[in-house]
Parts: sequence; structure tokens; C-alpha cells
Amino acid sequence: MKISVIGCGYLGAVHAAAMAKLGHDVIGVDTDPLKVERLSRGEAPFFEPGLPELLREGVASGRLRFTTEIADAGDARVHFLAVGTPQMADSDAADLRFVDAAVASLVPVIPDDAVVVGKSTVPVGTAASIAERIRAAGSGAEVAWNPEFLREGFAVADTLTPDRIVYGVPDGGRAVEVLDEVYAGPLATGIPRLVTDYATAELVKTAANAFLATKISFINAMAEIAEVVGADVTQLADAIGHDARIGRRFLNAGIGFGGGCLPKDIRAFSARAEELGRAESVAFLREVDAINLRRRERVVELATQVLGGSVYRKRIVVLGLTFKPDSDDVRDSPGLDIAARLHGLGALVAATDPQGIENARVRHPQLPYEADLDAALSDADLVILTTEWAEYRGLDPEHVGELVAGPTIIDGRNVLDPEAWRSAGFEYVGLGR
Ligand SMILES: NC(=O)C1=CN([C@@H]2O[C@H](COP(=O)(O)OP(=O)(O)OC[C@H]3O[C@@H](n4cnc5c(N)ncnc54)[C@H](O)[C@@H]3O)[C@@H](O)[C@H]2O)C=CC1
Ligand SMILES: O=C(O)[C@H]1O[C@H](OP(=O)(O)OP(=O)(O)OC[C@H]2O[C@@H](n3ccc(=O)[nH]c3=O)[C@H](O)[C@@H]2O)[C@H](O)[C@@H](O)[C@@H]1O
Repeated sequence: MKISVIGCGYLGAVHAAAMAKLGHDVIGVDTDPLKVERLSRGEAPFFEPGLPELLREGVASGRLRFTTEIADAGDARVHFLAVGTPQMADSDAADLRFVDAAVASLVPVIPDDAVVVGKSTVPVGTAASIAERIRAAGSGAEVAWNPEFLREGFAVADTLTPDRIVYGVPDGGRAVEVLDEVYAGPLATGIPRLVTDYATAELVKTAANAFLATKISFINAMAEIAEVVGADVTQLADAIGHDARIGRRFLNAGIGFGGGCLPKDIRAFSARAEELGRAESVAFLREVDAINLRRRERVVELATQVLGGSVYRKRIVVLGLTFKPDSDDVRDSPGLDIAARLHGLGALVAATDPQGIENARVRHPQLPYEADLDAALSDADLVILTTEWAEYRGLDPEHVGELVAGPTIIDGRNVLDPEAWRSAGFEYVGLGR
């Protein structure tokens, strides 16, 4: 089937390449000419394991092309909207300007039998208003909402073999049949498919991210209590996680969640609930956000404590600037935020990351970066692990001990073995353990 994907960022580029892998004829559209140029060469414009191979294969097969011209996508049957929905600059609400612009550019170039499929995360009610706008423009194109649940770092596998596929569709339309054809490959393997109305599909996505954020803040709240009473939050998570009703996944306490989605999605949900007169229904999400942001502050407090009352002029190496490992994404990254706070307090920060330095530099040009891990660790008074990249989890405490000036480590992700670090002479500080 001929498919277009409008917006080729972390979501859209992977979706376009995955659709080509499923055998479709795909055109990706993005307003950023540099991104389109790289994608057209079969190169990934960001770090995502498995994506370069998929792009190269798709471009070489002739089934995957990219363009800046929306008109080039006019003859596709299905148009996936995958543009960004960031937080507004001056409020918690989602900024829908990219979605609006994409729809406005698309409608004049598509025929009446086209299906416009939203993948971006939007406030509930958006799909219905887009459908209304398309009708008002005199187009017969149908709208469906097909939320995306991929995780960065696992984006390729999550797209090709998702846990479930959700379609929000209007009554009596053709979208279900068309989407079943698009996803025939994954559906044939028995992946659950749920067909709902627009509002339910939009809410499914928002609810899923709100639940995940709540789970993380729940365990971080337990970490706050554990710190006071000397309990170990990791053992606590293991113990409650054995209850299948709770489950161990997403119960890793530490410096909390970041990224281009969970933080902005819970805020947008709160803002939308307020517009709907139901602010109280999700008032707990404000607390989820506050607990999350307190974790960053806590690391700064701990750093100040272990360095004898001030971080001023102290050499602090921050290991990890991306919001999670196996991604170069630094949007709302807790590690980068902590590095910037410490720098602001006069610490001599060495900020390092295997993939994130380039993006981090754009957001925080004032920070001192050091790509070489050993050079970053040299003469440090304090090491803070902020992103659990494999190379940081696998650090040899004896080797690090030979490089640093002061053997103290704050494990912001609770992933290191405290005993191994202590027996190498380090003061080990976990978050709630
Ligand atoms: N990043 C992720 O892991 C996931 C993201 N989402 C949602 O997907 C949406 C996109 O997120 P990301 O890919 O992370 O954002 P992104 O910022 O990486 O990508 C958005 C892309 O859209 C392009 N764009 C903006 N306006 C355009 C227009 N009018 N026409 C064509 N292209 C345009 C931008 O140049 C950019 O390349 C958001 O709603 C997000 O919440 C959902 C699930 C996973
Ligand atoms: O809507 C989205 O964009 C996506 O948001 C998240 O995916 P992602 O942001 O890629 O990454 P996660 O694995 O969810 O991690 C998010 C943050 O939570 C943190 N985290 C995760 C798990 C945990 O136990 N503790 C914890 O602090 C991570 O370090 C990271 O900063 C969701 O997991 C995806 O299902 C969703 O599609």
C-alpha cells in the first residue's frame, strides 16, 4: 500500500522505515531539509539501535523515500501524522501547532478516499476536531487515531511487534479495513487489536503514559521514605514486584523520568482535564510531576552533603546526559538538568555521554563536555551516574579509583553494586538504598 508519514522525528522516521519493512511503499515528509537529506541517503538523523539498518534496507529497496514537499505524498492512501506535540512555552498544555500545520498542508493534496491516521500524542478531542476541519474543507478523507507506544532505544522492535494496536475510528467508516491491511504483518502474529472511538483511543495513550509516570513516582516516593528510615528501595521494589498484580517493571527508583513524552504528556493531561472541568480527577499527576522533579534536587543536595557543604569549585563528573540509555535524546533529561544545576552552583562539571553530547551542547552550551570517559573521570572529586548506559554499569571501581581525586559515587539509577564500590574504597551513595 502507498503510505505517507508526516513528521520524521524519533517516532516518524522509525514508523516510515518499519512500514517499508512490512512491504509498503512509503514516503516520509518532513519540513526539516537536513533531516530529509540524511534520511534519503538511508542515514538515521538520531541514535536508535537497529534504525540505520532498516533505513538502508528500505531506501535501497526503493520502497522508502523522503521529501520536504507534502504534494509528493498526495497519491498515498494512508497518511500517518507523526509531528511533535511539545509542551507550550507558557503553559502545561500541548502545543498543537505542528499537527494543525500538517493537516492544513495535507488536506488540499489528498483525494476523498484517503485515510489520515494520527499517531502523535494529542489531548482528547483532537481527532474529532481534525475530522470536523477536514469535512469543513470539503474533503471526504477519513480520520483515524492510532496511538503509538514505542520506547526510544527499542523503537524498531516496538513498532514491528507492539504489545497491542489501537484504532480510534468513526462509526461505519473504512479506516478499520485500511489499517488492517497496513498492519497485516504484525496482526498475523496474533498481536491484540482494539477498535475504539476517537476519544477512547486518545485517552488510552494518555492514560498509559500517566500510569507509567505514576509507577515511577510511586517508587521514588518510597525512596524518599526509605532514605529517612535507612530502608532499601531496591529490595522493596523486588519484594512488591513479585506480586504479579504490581509487577517489577518500571519500579526502578532513581533520578526519575524525563524525555520528550512522559513529563509533557502528564502535564498536558492535567491541562486538558482542567479544560474539561475535571482537574480533580487527575490532580495526583501534579504530585507525580513534583515527586519526579524533587529527585533531581535531591541529587544536588546529596552532592553538596558528600562534598562537605558546597559544590563550589569541586570537580564533578556527570555520567549520562540522555534521558535514558540507547538514545541520543536529551529532551527534559534529568542527568543534563542535574549537570546544569551543579554548574550553576559553581561546580567544575565534566559532562559526558556516549551519544548525547552533541544534543546536550545545543541545549546547554555553557556546560563543559568531555567525550572521553577516562579524561572526564580524571581528578574528579565526585562521580554521579545519571544514565545507566552499559559502559557506566560495567565500570571497574578499581580503575575509576585510580583516576579520581575523591572516591565518592552517587548512583542516580541504583544500578551499581554498592559492595563492589565500597570494597574499592569508594563512598557509595544510592537513592533510597
Ligand atoms: N519519541 C517517542 O518515543 C514517541 C513519541 N510519540 C509522540 O509522537 C509525536 C512525535 O514525537 P517525536 O517523534 O519524538 O518528535 P520529534 O520532534 O522528534 O519529530 C517531529 C518531526 O516533525 C517534523 N515536523 C514538524 N512540523 C511538520 C510539518 N508541518 N510537516 C512535516 N513535518 C513536520 C519536525 O521537523 C520533526 O522532524 C509526539 O506527539 C510524541 O508525543 C509517541 C510515542 C513515542
Ligand atoms: O509516549 C512516548 O513517547 C513513550 O514514552 C515512554 O517511552 P520513553 O520515553 O522512550 O522511555 P521509557 O522507557 O518509558 O523511560 C522514560 C523515563 O523514565 C525513566 N524510568 C523508567 C523506568 C523506571 O523504572 N524508572 C525510571 O526512572 C527512564 O530513565 C526515562 O527517563 C513510554 O514507555 C512509551 O510506551 C511511550 O510510547
